[in-house]
Formats: sequence, structure tokens, C-alpha cells
Amino acid sequence: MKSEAAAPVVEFRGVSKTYPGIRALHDVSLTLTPGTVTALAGENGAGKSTFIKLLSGAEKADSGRILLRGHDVPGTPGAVIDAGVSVIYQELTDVPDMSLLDNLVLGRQPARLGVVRRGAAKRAARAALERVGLAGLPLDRPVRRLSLAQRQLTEIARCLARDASVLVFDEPTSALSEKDTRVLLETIKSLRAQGMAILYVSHHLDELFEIADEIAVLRDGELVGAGPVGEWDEPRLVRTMLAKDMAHAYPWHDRPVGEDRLRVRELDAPGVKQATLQVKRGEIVGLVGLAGAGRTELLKAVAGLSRRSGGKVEVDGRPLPTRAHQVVRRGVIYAPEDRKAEGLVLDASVRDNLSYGVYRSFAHAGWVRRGQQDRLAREAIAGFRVKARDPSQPAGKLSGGNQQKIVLARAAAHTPKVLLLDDPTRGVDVGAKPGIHEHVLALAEYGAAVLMTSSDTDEVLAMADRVYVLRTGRVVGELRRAEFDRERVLRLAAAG
Ligand SMILES: Nc1ncnc2c1ncn2[C@@H]1O[C@H](COP(=O)(O)OP(=O)(O)OP(=O)(O)O)[C@@H](O)[C@H]1O
Repeated sequence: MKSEAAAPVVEFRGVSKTYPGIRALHDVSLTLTPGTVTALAGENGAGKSTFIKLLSGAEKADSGRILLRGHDVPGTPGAVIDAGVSVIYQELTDVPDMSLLDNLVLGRQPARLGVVRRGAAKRAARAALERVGLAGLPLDRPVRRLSLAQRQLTEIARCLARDASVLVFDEPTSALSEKDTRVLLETIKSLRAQGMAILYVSHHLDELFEIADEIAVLRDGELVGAGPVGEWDEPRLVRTMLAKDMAHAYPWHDRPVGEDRLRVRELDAPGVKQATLQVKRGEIVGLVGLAGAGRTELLKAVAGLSRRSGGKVEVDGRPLPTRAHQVVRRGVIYAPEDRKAEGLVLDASVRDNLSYGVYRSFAHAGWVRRGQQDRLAREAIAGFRVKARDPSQPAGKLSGGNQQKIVLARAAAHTPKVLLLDDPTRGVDVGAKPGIHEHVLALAEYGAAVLMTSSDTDEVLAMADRVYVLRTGRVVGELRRAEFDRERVLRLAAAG
């Protein structure tokens, strides 16, 4: 529970940070207190990551002060970690082939006269594991043999083994299944009870309401609201984030669909076994399943990004080639979930990222028509509400959610015949999600066959005309929209 008397451990006092042409944080004052979960909310580009970068020592503030237990926060990330502040990101940072013990004490072995004190390291590791509910795990086990949830908890344990007293979670659940999300949230509650000061950043508002004691909202770099969770409800939070009212509504409506556009028959590929499915012209079909069920793998196999070892894939009655660039030429577009690794060239401009692969339609006697490219970029920025200074800005300088919008805008720019969407609104704020859903629906109305999956099962059930349920790489069920029932879908996904 929240301790009323505790003094703040972290204090932001009038902190500002500007990037060329962008005011990322302006005069922000906020405190973090032991035994308290403070949720930081805001739409994409509001300044949440900037706040974390300043706290973690990755970036320097232009003005204002950041105090840690009353002293200025150290100037380098390593010193900040040593001072007890650790950030846990959505991506795992462990070394899979190393043992649990070595991962837990990575870069920080207790040493005396240069000799590593293995016994002390083991004691520290066990104590840290116990605090995250993993007391029984053997310390010599390679972490690759742990479940995803256990690995995520191990990341936290590693921070605890370094004596962290402030934990920052940056969208920690976006890649987790519902079950793993529950485990993580319960662990965070228990860490709060142990007296940790916790900052929690997420676009999942239900999570914020579940675990936060305090909610703070950034908008365009300014702190526009902060107070105990009891003072907030969802409409007020959304209104404060977006400066307007917005009901969260999905745009689905009944509409005619055509002939089979995408046909997959007995497809075998890495993580996919004997999958058979069809998507009609104009239809939105969802793939649901637990983590590891093969949803991403199926999309990748169709997209030519993994090797098919058997079966057939056809688009408009013609066999689909197996190589990614040929697949794109047939109008089959894949929008990946991992935008950093697969989706974008981070050093290239927003404009160039938007037109990669769309070049053919712009190329005129061998050169790219800059005017058209610019128009496409401006339309995409406006249509998807991308927060970018201008089309020449490098994609890597956009906030995470805005990068995701670029991936989707590019997919839309192809006017795809088949659109393969993997977690299309991952990291996207509540204000921008409806726009993305409307674009997906519009592409379907234009004739695209859409095959989508999401880490949010409700999103798939809200958008799809039909779903296939996957389990261990196989299609184990098919439901039409009239039959959608969340419990039934999840039961099917988990059975066996
Ligand atoms: N290195 C940088 N150079 C230039 N601009 C940057 C840089 N990093 C962030 N920005 C800009 O600062 C603003 C705040 O970005 P920040 O990443 O803090 O947003 P966020 O609230 O974390 O968004 P998201 O929810 O999408 O992750 C954005 O307009 C972003 O484009």
C-alpha cells in the first residue's frame, strides 16, 4: 500500500528538454515516492520516453533539476543504475545462453581483491529471485530455457540484485500474453508493498487503473494533470491526454465480401503446421491464439519472410511466390510487429521510409518523383496523425507509437490486395487507434483481404469478420462474427 509519510526518492523540478524543432518536455515537476506506483500517461510523442531518458541518464535536461534522494541525479546511465534507478523495457536484454546466475549478476559480480565471490553472488541472486516470486529456479539453468514470463521477471530480479529502489517500466506488457501480463502486474504490486518507487508507462489504460496510486499525464511535453488514482476515471484520463473527449469505439460494420483472395492450403513453415485458411476480397480475418501459437509465424510464411516447407499459398487463384520481394510485387503487404528490427530504416527520413517498396509506382524513367513522394508523406502524416516535424525527419527520431503509424501508412500506400497485419496498434495511443482501425476497414472496403493478429484479443474480435484460432502452429477452430465469444475463443486457444 501507499505510504503517506514517505519522502520522495525522485524529484523532477521544472525540467525541460528540447530536440531540434521539438519541445519534448517543458517545465515538468513530478515526484516518485517509495511504496507508490506512479503511472505516466500521454499520447504518442507526449514526452514519456524523454522523461525516462532524462531520469536514466541517457539524455541531459536543458534546464530544471532532477534529484535522487535530494542530490542531483548522476550524469551517466551506469552511475544512475548504481544509484538505484533501473529501467525495464519491453524487449528482453538478457543473454539467453548464459545461466540465470550469470544473467542476474551480469556486469556486477561481487568481487574482493579481484576474486569473484561466487557465494555472495548466489545469495544476492536467490534473494532477488525470491522477491519476484521465482525462488525455486535453479541458478545454473540457461535463461533460454525459461518461459517468457520468467525471463521478464528475471529482468526485474537483475535490477533488484543491483539494489534498485526505483523501477521504471516502459510499456512492459506490450509483448506479453494476458496470462503473463497478470503475473507481471501482480509482481509489480508486490514490489510496491516491498517499498519500491515505481514509474509505470503504458498505453493500456486498464492496467494504469489497476496498479497506479498516482496518475500523471503529459501532453505535448507538459504535465497537464497529476493526482491520486481515485481522482481519475477513464473518460477524464483520455480527455486530459488528448485535450478532447473520445469514446473508444471500433468502426466495424457489416459489408459485402467477395471471392477468395488469399488461399492457404496445408501450409508448413517454421512454427506453422498444416495451416489451411482463406480470406475473401474485402474481408477482415483475425488470427487468435496464445503467445507462441504461430500467429506471427503464419503471417511471415505467407509474406515470404520464412521458408515454406509444404503446402500452397494462392492470391486471386494464382500461386504466390515464396520470396518476400516477389510477394510484395503481387500486392501482398506485411506490416510487422517489430518495427525497429523489420519495419523501418531508422536513419532514413520519414518520407523515404514511407515510399520504400512503393517506388515502382513513382519511378519515372528511372528516378523517383520527389513531389509525389512528398505528397504521399504529407498525406500519411495527416491521415495517421503522425507526430513528426516534417517528412525529412529521420524515422528513428519519432516516438515509438509514431513509428508504428509509419509502418501502417506505408502498408496502406501500396493499396494492398492482401494486407498482413501483425499487432497493428502496438504502442499506439488511444487517440490514434481509431484512425488506424478506420484505415484498415477502408482498405478492406477497397477490396483488400486483411489477415490480422494482435496482442489484444479484444481488438481482433472487434475488427474481424471471422477468426481462426491457432494452437501450437495449427488452425484448431474457425468462428464467424456472430459466434464470437471471448471466453470460447480463449478456451479453444488454450485447450489440448
Ligand atoms: N533523439 C530525438 N531527436 C529528435 N526528436 C526526438 C528525439 N527523441 C524524441 N524526440 C521527439 O520528442 C517528442 C517526445 O517523444 P517521446 O519519445 O518522449 O514520446 P512518448 O510519449 O514516449 O511517445 P510514445 O508513446 O509513442 O512512445 C516526440 O515529438 C519525438 O519525435
